[in-house]
Amino acid sequence: MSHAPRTWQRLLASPPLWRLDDALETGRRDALLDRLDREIPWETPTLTLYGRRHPIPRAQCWMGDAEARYRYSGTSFSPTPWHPAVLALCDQVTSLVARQLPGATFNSVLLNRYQDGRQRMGWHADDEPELGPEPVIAAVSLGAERPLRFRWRSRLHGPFNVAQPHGSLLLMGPGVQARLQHALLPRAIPGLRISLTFRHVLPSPA
Ligand SMILES: O=C(O)CCC(=O)C(=O)O
Ligand SMILES: [Fe+2]
Repeated sequence: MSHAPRTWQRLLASPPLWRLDDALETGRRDALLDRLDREIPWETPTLTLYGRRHPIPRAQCWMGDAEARYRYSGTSFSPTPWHPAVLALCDQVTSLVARQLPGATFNSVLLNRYQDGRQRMGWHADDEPELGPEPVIAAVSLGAERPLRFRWRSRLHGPFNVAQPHGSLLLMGPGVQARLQHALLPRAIPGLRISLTFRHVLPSPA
């Protein structure tokens, strides 16, 4: 059977937001979801908010090159070493992204695991200083299809949803983190979802 060419869809012109459906083929995306579910060292850290401790409403894992250190509550952490399947996916994502943003590279990834529609991620932008002034973030979605909600910081335009089908790749280009925030809101959608948000962390002193 022949495959239609995979093409990036432009969701926003400025700042640039694109999605590539079917970045991963059917068998591969199902196998990857299953494998990552079983083999990633998932953690559910606890955050303290107004003096009360809450486990985050999802599981996560930071992974990447040893130099891609990140800061969290005043401490610098090294990521978990690459899982071979995630490293292979990073290479594939890099070559797919190169069609839109030549030269963009990734040295780390945040993996998020949402058990069901109740698990979530609140409003934020991926604008930590170690990501540099104009981060490029490429997000692979596996499993249950849940929309990513965006809102403009200026509030001049209304919020909007971006669908994230199983096996799709969402590309947030330069300016997206500065001008918008995003969230994975709770939804009555059953089923496991795993996302992988590839980033480039600038090396920093340990
Ligand atoms: O799971 C998602 O789709 C969102 C993940 C996200 O925003 C992040 O990892 O920064
Ligand atoms: Fe994010």
